[in-house]
Order: sequence, then structure tokens, then C-alpha cells
Amino acid sequence: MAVAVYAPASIGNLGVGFDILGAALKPIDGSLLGDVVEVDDSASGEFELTASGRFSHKLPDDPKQNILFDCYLGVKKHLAELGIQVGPVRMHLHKNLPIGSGLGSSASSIVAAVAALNQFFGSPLNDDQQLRLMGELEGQISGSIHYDNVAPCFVGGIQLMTEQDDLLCSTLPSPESWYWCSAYPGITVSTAQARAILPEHYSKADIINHGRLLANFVHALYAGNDKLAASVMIDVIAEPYRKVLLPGFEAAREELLKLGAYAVGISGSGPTLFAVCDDLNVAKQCDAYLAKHYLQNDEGFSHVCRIDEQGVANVALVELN
Ligand SMILES: Nc1ncnc2c1ncn2[C@@H]1O[C@H](COP(=O)(O)OP(=O)(O)O)[C@@H](O)[C@H]1O
Ligand SMILES: N[C@@H](CCOP(=O)(O)O)C(=O)O
Repeated sequence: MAVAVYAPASIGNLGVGFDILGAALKPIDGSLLGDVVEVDDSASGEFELTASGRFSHKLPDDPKQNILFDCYLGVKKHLAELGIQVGPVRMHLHKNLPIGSGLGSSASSIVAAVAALNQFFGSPLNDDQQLRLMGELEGQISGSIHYDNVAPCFVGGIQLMTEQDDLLCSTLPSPESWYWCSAYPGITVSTAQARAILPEHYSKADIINHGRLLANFVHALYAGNDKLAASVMIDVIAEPYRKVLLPGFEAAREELLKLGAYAVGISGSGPTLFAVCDDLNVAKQCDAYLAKHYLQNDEGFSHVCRIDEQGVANVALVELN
């Protein structure tokens, strides 16, 4: 018995919704921009983990320091509470997303791992139980629970973190004409550190502005007013404090807006930058600009993406080799 699950990259915050909005990404060239986790029962000990993939060399050397071990412990604990005892597992992580990139790298590993383990053990946890566990595991890494990566990564689409009553998240309408350019420059920004530099308190003016922008964004998506939605993708909470961590961000934004991008922002805690375009030619020009001017080393990459409406997905093991 073996299971393999893919979980896509995501943009946390979407500029205007710090910790409250997120979107899953799918490159238009068909490449897999997300981690894959395999689970099978061939382990000799209780837990075995191996890794491969472009960014596997950046993972902690000790498998027990890998978040996948915590995923295993988390699923095991939940199943024990349901009276289900689990046997040993072997896991393999295809680490395709760079760590500390702003692409929801830890979320992608967590979502793929929890979903794969749950399936492997016969799917005893429902979606809500899995998502809550994913949020807790993400909180262990970044210092506080935020669902804006794990939720879109798990269920796809643009997600609003409802977190009210029993509802963790709600799907917002995605503007069909939008292309999302995403450029990772190849350097690392730790999410925990990028959260720690944010102020404890904000001014009354910032709070009012933030509420106005976020409310307008949600309203505009439902009204089908894409231009209004793009025009309010302004981050008054994190970007003013985080942009110093992203070399070349301001210059890139200026050029991308000149090329015709509708909005430019920091993806998650950075250093990945995203740009929204409503025309494929403009998106390709922005992509070419970013590839030439925003990337800082060979680890960087740039993609033109659509929203991944599916989220987590099973993959055939044969597709991975
Ligand atoms: N499977 C994993 N994927 C990503 N990060 C992991 C994983 N396992 C452990 N980690 C650790 O978690 C931290 C993730 O850092 P973070 O800045 O939150 O990355 P990201 O923003 O890309 O999710 C790093 O210290 C990394 O070593
Ligand atoms: N809302 C979070 C999102 C972090 O995303 P990541 O991809 O950088 O992990 C934040 O802005 O701190």
C-alpha cells in the first residue's frame, strides 16, 4: 500500500489580507510547483524519512527535525484519540519548494504529509480536522497559527480565513482573467523572523485603511469588479516593515506597474514577489523582467501562474520518477 500526495505553492496575505487571505498557485507551463509526500508501509523502524528534489539539500539533516515527523506524530495522536493505533510508516518527501521563500514551503510539506498519512490510514480524519492540525503544525514553525498558506494549499482557490464558529475558511471568487507572476529571488527570509519584526500596535489610521482595503477587495471579487480588486491590493500591515528584507523589491514594482501589471506585492513573508496581470502577454513580459532583474542567484526562479482551484491532489508514483 502506498500513497503519494501533491500540495501546491501558495501566496499568503495576497498583499491586502495579512494572515487572512491566501491563494494556491499553478504554473501555466504545467510544472509541479509544490512538494510531494509518499507514504508506504516498508519501514523497518517506527518512522523512516528520505528526501529528494531540488531543495532537499536545505532540509534539516535529522529526519526528526523535519516537520514531516511532527505531522506523523500529530496524525498518530489524533488517531489514538479515535481508538485507532497506527503501524510504522516510511515517508519520502520530494522537496520542490525552497524553504523560507514566501511560497508556503512548510505549508506544502505539512498539507501533503497530513493528507497522505490520513489517506494511508484509511481517511479517518475529515477535512476540518486535517486543516486544524495543519494550522497547528504551521504555527509550530512560524511562531503563531495562521491558515493563509495551509488552507489554499489544502482546498485550492483564493481563501478567506473565516475562523468564525466552525468555519475555518471560505472560497472567494477568483478573477478568471488574472495571471499571477511569482518570482523567488533565491535568498531566504525566515517567516518567524519576518513576523517578529512587525509592530505590536498599529495606528488608528492604519487599522481603518486596512479594514477599508480588505473589505473592498472581498466586495470587488464578489461584484466581479477585477480592477477595483487589484487596485486595493495594498499592504499597510507587513510590507512597510518587510520590504527592507527584499532587495530590489521597490524597483521591480515600479517596472512591473509600467509594464502593465495591476498589482504587485510580497508573497507571504517574502522574498518571493507576486504580480497580478490580466493579460498573458503582459504577464510574460513581467516574468521575463523578473527573471532578468529580480533573481539573485541560480536557486531563483520565476513562473506565470493561474490559481490552482484544486489544492491537494493524489499523484501516481510513476509520474514522479
Ligand atoms: N519539510 C519542511 N519544509 C520546509 N521547512 C521545513 C521542513 N521541515 C522542517 N523545516 C524547517 O521549518 C522552517 C521553515 O521556515 P519558514 O521560513 O517558515 O519557511 P516557509 O516560509 O518557506 O514555509 C525552517 O527552519 C526549516 O528548516
Ligand atoms: N501570513 C504569513 C504568511 C507566511 O507565508 P510564508 O510563505 O512566508 O511562510 C506571514 O505573512 O507571516
